[in-house]
Amino acid sequence: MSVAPACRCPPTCHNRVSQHGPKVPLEIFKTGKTGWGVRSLSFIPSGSFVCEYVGEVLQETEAERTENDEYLFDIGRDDDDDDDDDDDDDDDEEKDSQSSKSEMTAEGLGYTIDAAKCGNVGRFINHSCTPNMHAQDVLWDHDDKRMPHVMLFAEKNIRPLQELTYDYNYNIGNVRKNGKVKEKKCFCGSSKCRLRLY
Ligand SMILES: C[S@@+](CC[C@H](N)C(=O)[O-])C[C@H]1O[C@@H](n2cnc3c(N)ncnc32)[C@H](O)[C@@H]1O
Repeated sequence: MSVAPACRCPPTCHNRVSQHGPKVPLEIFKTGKTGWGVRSLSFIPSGSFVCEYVGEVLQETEAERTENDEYLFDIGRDDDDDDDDDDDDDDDEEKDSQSSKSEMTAEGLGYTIDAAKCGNVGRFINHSCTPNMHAQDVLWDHDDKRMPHVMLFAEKNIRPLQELTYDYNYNIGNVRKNGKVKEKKCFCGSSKCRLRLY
């Protein structure tokens, strides 16, 4: 996770790669089997920031009650923090934040971004089992690890007009609605397709 809420560098700092919105010209288009999708009109070099997944931030329990669950994105569940903080105070803060994070997940107090009613182009990006982008948690305007921004970055060089995708990473067999396990077929078309979205 990128964590720099206390950074005093100016807004023009070149390290602020995802805070100023998308720079790539994106187009929403009708795909064959997966509804609307997104592609870029220009070449995207590997590692570039593409766009944010924007929506309403809901508590997990609220999100479970939404009618339309097509645009939900669970946030703050990653435990792959690799920040190397050697300051003692920062270490204490880190531990507090980590324990509140695991309590939150255990008690269903996590957060979810819901892009059904309001969002941006990110809501139209489809899943692929061999994606060309990945989602990265980013903190820049606050330091609450339970509700990071979700930023999408190119995983490889992406040709113009190639569909943009990321791995939704659903826990197959564990997506439920009203207690019932839900199933959805995956139509990503990859030779490594896992066949189910969830
Ligand atoms: C965030 S929306 C993506 C945009 C969507 N295609 C649309 O038309 O609005 C997620 C939904 O798109 C569909 N979808 C995305 N990727 C898919 C895939 N690989 N296979 C089947 N359906 C997919 C599913 O219905 C999923 O719940």
